[in-house]
Formats: sequence, structure tokens, C-alpha cells
Amino acid sequence: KEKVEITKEQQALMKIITDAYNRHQIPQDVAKKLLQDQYSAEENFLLLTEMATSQVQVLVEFTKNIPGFLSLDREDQIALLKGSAVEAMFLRSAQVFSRKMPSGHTEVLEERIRKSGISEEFITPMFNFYKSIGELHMVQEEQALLTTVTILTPDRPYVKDQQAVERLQETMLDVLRKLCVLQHPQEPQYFARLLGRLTELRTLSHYHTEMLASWRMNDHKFTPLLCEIWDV
Ligand SMILES: COc1ccc(-c2nc3ccccc3n2[C@H](C(=O)Nc2c(C)cccc2C)C2CCCCC2)c(OC)c1
Repeated sequence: KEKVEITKEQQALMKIITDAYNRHQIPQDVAKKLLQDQYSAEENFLLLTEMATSQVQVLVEFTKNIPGFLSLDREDQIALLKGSAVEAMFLRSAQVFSRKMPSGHTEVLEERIRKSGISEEFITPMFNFYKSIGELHMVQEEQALLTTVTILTPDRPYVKDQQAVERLQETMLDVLRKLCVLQHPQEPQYFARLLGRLTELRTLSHYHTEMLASWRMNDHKFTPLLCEIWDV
């Protein structure tokens, strides 16, 4: 049985990533807001665009703490951010949805999201993804590393030096693999399951433009930053 051991450097890397991930959380907690009041489709859309806009700003700050990210070609840094922003948003939403909440709160939150204004056809794939993330019971280090692995996807559009991104991603994948073995010794397939969620995440993210266009209201307004990131 191969002895899995996280090296000192990998330990340090994990701490940097996890601290940055926890530091760069969205200021106001949208789940609390949603549990307090029922909002109209218009108010929910505005809340969504505000959350997504601040999430992109948070993502930029977070990537500055990924060792090696700032050494990448500057245009490649932008391509990675643009290519991963929607996936990072759904990953963050899944983690917010899967958080331990007082009994009954998750059901209220789910109901509020179902009635938020999003069109029916996207609700099932979205909650299937949220629940499949929840079932993994990821520790915060795994959540932080999974987001980092998502950002460091070499085959995003317009990335020029894919090898440089691949090298960074492999470094993160090696730490994540070891962490999964150590955190979930009973489940040798855990790491593979975790990576399988990234495929589900990419599929879900393909819908996001339609999700927004079909939001039950007229005249969808976006911030300039979202127009850049969301191709709307
Ligand atoms: C593109 O279509 C989407 C994307 C995300 C959600 C979403 N799933 C959530 C799960 C838990 C909590 C809130 C959740 N959100 C929204 C949210 O803000 N996500 C969020 C963002 C955007 C950034 C950072 C962090 C988060 C959580 C609420 C926005 C206001 C209406 C209700 C959904 C969504 O729900 C219909 C549709």
C-alpha cells in the first residue's frame, strides 16, 4: 500500500491557497438575505448580478495568491479568469448551498432559489450539481484547491502558453490527490469523483447565458464587468 505523504512545500502551498480562499469570501452572505425575505424576479436578478460582479472581483484577488499565477503571461492570466469565472461562481454557489444550516433552512433556501426567476428547465441540472457537490462533504482545503484547479484549466479559449498553465495545474492536482487520500481513506475513488464534478460544472456553465436570458422578467441589465465576463 503506497504511503501518501504531503511534503512541507505542499503543506505551505495548501495553507496559502486555503487562507486566500477563506479571506476572499463575498462580503454580505446571500444565503442569509434569501432566508430573510422573498424577493421578486427583478430583485433576485439584481442580487444575482451584484453577487456575480463581486465574485469576479474576489476571484481576481484570489488568483494573485496562487503561487506562479502572476508569472504567467498577462493575457493568459486574463483568459484563465474569463474562462473560469462562471464555473467558479457555480462552485461557490454549490458550496454555499451545501453549507450546514439549521434544520429546515436548506429547504427554504432551495424553495427561494427555485422561485427566484430562473426558468424551470435549468433548476434540475443546477440542483443536481449542488447536491452532488454537497454529497462530497469537502473540507475547506479541498474546496480551495478545487477552485484553484478549475481556474488553472489549460484549454480555456485564447490561452497561448498552455504548458505553463498545465504545469501549475498539475502541481495543484498532486496536492489535491494526496489530500483526498488522507481525508477520505475509506474512499479510494474520492479524488476521481471530485474531478468528475468538474465535468458536471463545465456542462452546467454552458447553460448560464440562456439561464440569464430566460430569467422571468424583461430588460435584463448587466454591469460592464459582467458584460465582459458573461458574454451578454
Ligand atoms: C447564473 O445563474 C445562477 C447562478 C447562481 C445561482 C445561485 N445558486 C445559489 C445557491 C445558494 C445560494 C445562492 C445561489 N445563487 C445566486 C447567487 O447569488 N449565487 C452566488 C453568486 C452569483 C456569486 C457568489 C456567490 C453566490 C452564492 C442567488 C442570486 C439571487 C437569487 C437566488 C440565487 C442561481 O440561482 C438561481 C442562478
